[in-house]
Amino acid sequence: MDGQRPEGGRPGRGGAVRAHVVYESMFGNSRAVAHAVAEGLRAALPDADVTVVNVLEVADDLRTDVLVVGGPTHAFSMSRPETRASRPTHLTTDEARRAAESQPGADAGRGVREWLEQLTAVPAPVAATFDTRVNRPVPKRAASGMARRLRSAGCRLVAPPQGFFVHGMHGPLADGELDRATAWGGLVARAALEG
Ligand SMILES: Cc1cc2nc3c(=O)[nH]c(=O)nc-3n(C[C@H](O)[C@H](O)[C@H](O)COP(=O)(O)O)c2cc1C
Repeated sequence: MDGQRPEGGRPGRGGAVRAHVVYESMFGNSRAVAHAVAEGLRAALPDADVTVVNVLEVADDLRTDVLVVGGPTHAFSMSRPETRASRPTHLTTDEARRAAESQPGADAGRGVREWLEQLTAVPAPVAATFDTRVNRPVPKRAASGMARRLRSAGCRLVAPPQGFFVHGMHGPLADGELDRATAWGGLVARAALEG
């Protein structure tokens, strides 16, 4: 759980607002964005408990106050077992290879698609979604599918699905994207507060 104790949706300290950023990541880019978004949430909600959690570790029945879900775009959508299995073994840069090796790997289990599909109750009253993708116009994006699923699970989406850009197929993130992610986290927090 990214250095934080597992919470699995338990109440926050002293009834504090809880926010969770649930992410999937194959090469580490979405993970970095998730942490940057959490930074923005913490800045805007200083009394909140903000937890960043890999989708491989998140409770099936997570209950929280503010939920952000994010992950990579694979084949114009959220990853699937087939796309996760296609993880390249010959990465072109040491950095990308190290990032891949340091992650449990989305192909080791479920991705956000599978987690969202198994939800049986409203995980949070308010939510927002992001994806990472290459910087070119794409007809569909993973974050839109995540948003649709969360809406049908009963969440109110407080911001349009957001995309963050990577260079090439496996990153790194384009310049300025982490700052943009932190700013977006702040925007999500403020929109959640406005109710
Ligand atoms: C199998 C596969 C399919 C991909 N398909 C797309 C795509 O359709 N559109 C896109 O913009 N990027 C695509 N990408 C690039 C990913 O979006 C990129 O690897 C991801 O943003 C990196 O995030 P991560 O490090 O969190 O996995 C694909 C990558 C892989 C491995």
